[in-house]
Amino acid sequence: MKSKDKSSQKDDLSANPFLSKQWNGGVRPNETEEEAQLRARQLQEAHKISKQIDSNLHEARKAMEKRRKGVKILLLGQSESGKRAFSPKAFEGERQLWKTIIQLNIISSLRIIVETLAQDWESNGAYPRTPTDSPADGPARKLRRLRLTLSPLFFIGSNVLKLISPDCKDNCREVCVRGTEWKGLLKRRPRASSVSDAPEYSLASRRRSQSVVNQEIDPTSVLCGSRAEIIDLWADPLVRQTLQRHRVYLEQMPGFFLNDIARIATMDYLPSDSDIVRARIRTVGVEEHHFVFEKGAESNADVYITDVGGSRSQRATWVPYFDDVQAILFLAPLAFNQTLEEAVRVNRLEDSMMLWREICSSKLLAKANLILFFNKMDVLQATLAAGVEVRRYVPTYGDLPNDEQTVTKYFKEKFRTYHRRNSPQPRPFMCYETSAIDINSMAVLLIGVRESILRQHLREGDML
Ligand SMILES: Nc1nc2c(ncn2[C@@H]2O[C@H](COP(=O)(O)OP(=O)(O)OP(=O)(O)O)[C@@H](O)[C@H]2O)c(=O)[nH]1
Ligand SMILES: [Mg+2]
Repeated sequence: MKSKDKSSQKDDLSANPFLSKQWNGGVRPNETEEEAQLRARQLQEAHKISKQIDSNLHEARKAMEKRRKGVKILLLGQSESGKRAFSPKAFEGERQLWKTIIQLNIISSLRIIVETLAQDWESNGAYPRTPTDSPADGPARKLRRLRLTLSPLFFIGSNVLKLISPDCKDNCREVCVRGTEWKGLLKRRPRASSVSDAPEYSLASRRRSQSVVNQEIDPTSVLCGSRAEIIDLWADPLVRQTLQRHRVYLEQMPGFFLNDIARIATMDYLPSDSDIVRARIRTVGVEEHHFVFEKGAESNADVYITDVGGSRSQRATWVPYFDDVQAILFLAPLAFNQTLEEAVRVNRLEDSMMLWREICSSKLLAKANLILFFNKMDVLQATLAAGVEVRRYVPTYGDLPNDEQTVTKYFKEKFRTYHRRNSPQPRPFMCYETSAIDINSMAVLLIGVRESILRQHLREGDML
């Protein structure tokens, strides 16, 4: 029996050159039969691992080769410039996930309102220390009621943020995500309560089940339960006046959905494509999308689109992606009257121009095609229509007409000049005006842009 076992092992091992050098087919001096068998099994295991590593290396090499031959496109631009709308989107199958992001955006707007009201009403001495200090309908009472009503929603919002935003601290407001991991985390989130599933989930039952709320990670039921209060709050002239006094223009902030609250705060709400494009999620780090281009003559080409975080602290992560990139899509909204969120003294448009100059002058990017997008044209139109004058923010604009066409032409010339002066070698200047929330025009434009990048890539012979 023993000898049969040994001979069959020997047969297996003799077919394995890696092991045959080390396995002499028998028991070594000072080794028991069991020890010899154990050694054989360990060697076999080592061989399996080694083959697995070989295969992984082979796959990695193949992937690298495929990537090398593929078209690499890099999305650049300051934070909130709209880069997400320029990367490939998968609306279907992800609506439930984006619903949560939109709910978080709403919670974030509500937090801003409560904080602004508190700041105003407390600093005026209107906020009472005890309930008897205030008249029944006074702002202080209102604020107290509001805090009570919204606190379960704020709790749940923080729970979800902690789950999906690894860099989120305790009082984090914004949805910041690394890569696409957050999608998996949201998909796998456990359902904490059955109480809150009821559509009639009331304020009273919410209070009773506070401990359940503390662990809850789906805002849907609580948001539906607070629907009427949120609608009233957003329609309240006193609230609007207070926000205006503090120059809090929620409607102009990314991820603003309070005008749609009646539609969104329902149990069966599913976001439309347009809702998803309007949702706000800040990118931390770098996100790469790979797809096979299937339209037009240039079909079946591998395209890699890299989306980066655009806030100042994130920009150091861009450089490693400059290496072999064929095209940069650079987003520069003409936000002449806005400042950066992370540096409130820095004008957004100045920051974009400074970045553009740096990108144009980068030697690593000397061969890359640079395509400039004046994104958020709808915002520019609204700003100019509201009578905001460019010359107040950009003195060199002088007395030129304050209309969209002249403003766009003026800044296009500035970007063109930087491009010509700073590029290490001549290259074409390409500039498009876009509004990324207009999903139909964007889809057509992006296909056209990708097709032309691909054609250029083929012409340069990299793929041949
Ligand atoms: N009104 C308007 N909003 C836009 C447009 N393009 C993007 N947005 C919104 O602007 C917000 C910011 O867009 P993102 O794509 O997340 O910005 P980003 O450039 O990726 O920002 P980071 O990830 O921080 O680098 C989102 O809420 C978008 O819906 C546009 O053309 N018009
Ligand atoms: Mg982003």
